[in-house]
Amino acid sequence: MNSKIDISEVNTIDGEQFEWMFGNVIELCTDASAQVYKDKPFNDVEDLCDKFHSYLDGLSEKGKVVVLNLHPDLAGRLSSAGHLTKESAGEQLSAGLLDLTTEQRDTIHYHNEKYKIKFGFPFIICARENKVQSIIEGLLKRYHNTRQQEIDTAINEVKKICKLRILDIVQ
Ligand SMILES: NC(=O)N[C@H]1NC(=O)NC1=O
Repeated sequence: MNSKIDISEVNTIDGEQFEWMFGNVIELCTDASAQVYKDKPFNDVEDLCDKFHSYLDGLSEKGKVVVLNLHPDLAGRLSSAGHLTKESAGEQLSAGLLDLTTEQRDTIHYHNEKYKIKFGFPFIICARENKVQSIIEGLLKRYHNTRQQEIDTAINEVKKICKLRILDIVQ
């Protein structure tokens, strides 16, 4: 396991190193690390998480939808092809999504496609806080939300994913 760094080290690294380290705490969203780097120094790891969360809160609705669309489908094509980011692959593995029955895979795929047609972005949930069953339940239940509720809920899940990814890097 990689050793974690502490916040004083985070405060000394340059922008390029910061981006290398935190460029994927929000999936594929390197703009977040570029913007958050400008907020240094950070008081502690909570403060660093808050800055990434504030970045998300500060996006326009369109910007939030762009961020949501950077996320891979759960148990989707990228996963089958082994093309997930290493963070996403670890998260999907921990939820049991890389070891589904054919029925579970078909269910997730079918409802995720329906969800994407309704909302225009993939269903997003913090996989590390869930298992296959709760993910399927969430997918079915959240489909009935309004688009605004779903943007808010999905961004909240991105915040949880982001925080756990930061806590993997910083002690
Ligand atoms: N679609 C989706 O929720 N993807 C994400 N969830 C998670 O925990 N990691 C991801 O990449």
